[in-house]
Amino acid sequence: MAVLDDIVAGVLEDLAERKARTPLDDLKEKAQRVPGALDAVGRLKDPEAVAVIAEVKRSSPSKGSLAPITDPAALAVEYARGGAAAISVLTEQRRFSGSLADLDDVRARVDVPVLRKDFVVTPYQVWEARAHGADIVLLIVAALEQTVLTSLIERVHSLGMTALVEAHDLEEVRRALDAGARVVGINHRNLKTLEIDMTVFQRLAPYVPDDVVRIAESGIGGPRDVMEMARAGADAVLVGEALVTGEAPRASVADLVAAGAHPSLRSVRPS
Ligand SMILES: O=P(O)(O)OC[C@@H](O)[C@@H](O)c1c[nH]c2ccccc12
Repeated sequence: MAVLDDIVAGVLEDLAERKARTPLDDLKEKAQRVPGALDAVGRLKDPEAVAVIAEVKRSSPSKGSLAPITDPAALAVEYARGGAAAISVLTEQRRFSGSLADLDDVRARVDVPVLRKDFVVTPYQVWEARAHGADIVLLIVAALEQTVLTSLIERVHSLGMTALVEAHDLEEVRRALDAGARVVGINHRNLKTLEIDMTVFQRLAPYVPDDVVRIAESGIGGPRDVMEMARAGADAVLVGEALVTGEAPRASVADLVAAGAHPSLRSVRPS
């Protein structure tokens, strides 16, 4: 079985348990009580600079354990102080060792937009994201049929959140755009094989129109990569491993932010 199918199967099992504990109506009520979602598109598309989305990630299927992260909110606060435009929180449990409790903790401590990073395949998970304070929800094209993708994007937007729609090849980029994505993430990693190909963003970015936010995801190791992605048209970068395994998350984010605002990029970024 492809890795992605395997992960989604586990996610569905965990989801069945949560659904049995918390009926959808309870979640909807909770979603009404939390503060409204923050606008993410404006923050991610800054003509002067590349936005950095910094990720709270304990482990991954490709690398295993990365960092214990005993206090996810403290890490997120460091990221925000370093200038992160948004914080990504992995909530998948089995392969990424995340949880909705991590999302709650981070949400309570930062005022930048927060992304729920998970394998969202049902409307219930979208309500869950909102009830736990997320502003952005990841939707992975490869995990969803087109009609489901379209309706999940609509649901995310109707709750005031932003869908980050992730693609890995040209067909998936086209499907994302057809389904109404305003923010497209191009993942260097193929979630079916877990292989990484750092040319994917530069090859696919030209197919994403200028009024759509383009995010380069995965494998970004430092400032040079950020500049390379900026030259290829990235509005934002999504970085996990390099930040959680480094010594100084705040300074590392600041270095990425500085690279993305480098004066030499001005001529290459469309204004
Ligand atoms: O740790 P990295 O290589 O910097 O990657 C971050 C992020 O792109 C990655 O965690 C990711 C991208 N798409 C995903 C989908 C599901 C889970 C995780 C991901």
